[in-house]
Amino acid sequence: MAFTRITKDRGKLRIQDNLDDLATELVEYIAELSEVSVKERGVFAIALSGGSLIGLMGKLCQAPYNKTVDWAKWHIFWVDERVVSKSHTDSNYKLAKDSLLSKVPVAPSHIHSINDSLSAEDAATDYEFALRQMVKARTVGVSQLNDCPKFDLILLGMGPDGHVASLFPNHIALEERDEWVTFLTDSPKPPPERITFTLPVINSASNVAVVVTGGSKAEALRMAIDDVEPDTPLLPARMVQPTTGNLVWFLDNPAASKLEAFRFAESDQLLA
Ligand SMILES: O=C(O)[C@H](O)[C@@H](O)[C@H](O)[C@H](O)COP(=O)(O)O
Repeated sequence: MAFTRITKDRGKLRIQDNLDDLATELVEYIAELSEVSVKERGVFAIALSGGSLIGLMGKLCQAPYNKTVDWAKWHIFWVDERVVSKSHTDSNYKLAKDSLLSKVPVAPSHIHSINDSLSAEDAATDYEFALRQMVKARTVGVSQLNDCPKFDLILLGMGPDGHVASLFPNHIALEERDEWVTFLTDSPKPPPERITFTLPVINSASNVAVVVTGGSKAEALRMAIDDVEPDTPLLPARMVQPTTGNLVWFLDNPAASKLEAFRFAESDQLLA
C-alpha cells in the first residue's frame, strides 16, 4: 500500500510496500535535490547518518544516477560519527565510503569526515571549525534566522528508541543550542564516544529526510509523528522540526503500521 500523505505539521510521509521501492524513491528524491541545489547554488551540501540508510542509497551508484548526478558538485558531511578510526567497522565514514562514495566520482577533498585521531570533545570542536569555514565560503548555505549552517539535505535514520543522529532520548546533547557540533562519551548505543550535529543545525536545513524501516520502530514513529497523549515522552525524532525547510519521512509498511495515516489508508482500502 504505497502512498504519500502531507501531515498538518510533521511534514510529508512517503510510505512504500517494500525496501526496493523505498530505495528507488529515496534516490530519486536525493538526485532531484542535488539538481536543484547545483542549479541554485553551484554545490550540493549533504549530511549523512549511518545505519541502513546508506545501503538504501546504493542505487545512486547505478545507472542513470552514476552518470546524471553532478558528483563533482557534492560536498559530503556526517550528521553524526562514532569516534573510532576511519578504518574501523563502526565508522560511519567507512560505511559510506565502502558502499557509496568509493563508487561515484566525488572529489576526495569534498568528503568532510571527522579527524579520527582526536578525543570526542576535540573532534567535535574540530568538525565545527571545519564546518564554519565551509559556511564562510558558502559551500554550505547559512540560515538568515540564526546563522546556522543550512544544509541542502540532511539525511537521518531513527532507532527504535526514537534517537536520530547521536541525539538520544533524555540526553543532555538534546539541549545544546549554542554549539553546531557536540560530543558524547556515554552513548546508550555503542560505541559510547560520538560527535553529532545539534538540533539547531538539523532544524536549519533546507531539507531533512528521515528514513525509517522495520516494525521495531513503529511505536517510536507514532510518538514522533502522530498527535499523541500530552504525557507522551518527547522523542528526539519529534524534535526534528525544520524551521523553514521541508521534512520528509521515507517509511516502509511495518514502520508506518501504527501511524494514523496508515491505519486510515488501510481501512479505506478494505472498504474499496
Ligand atoms: O550511529 C548509530 O548508532 C547509527 O548510525 C544510528 O544512529 C542509526 O542511524 C539508527 O539507529 C537507525 O539505524 P537503522 O536504520 O540501521 O536501524
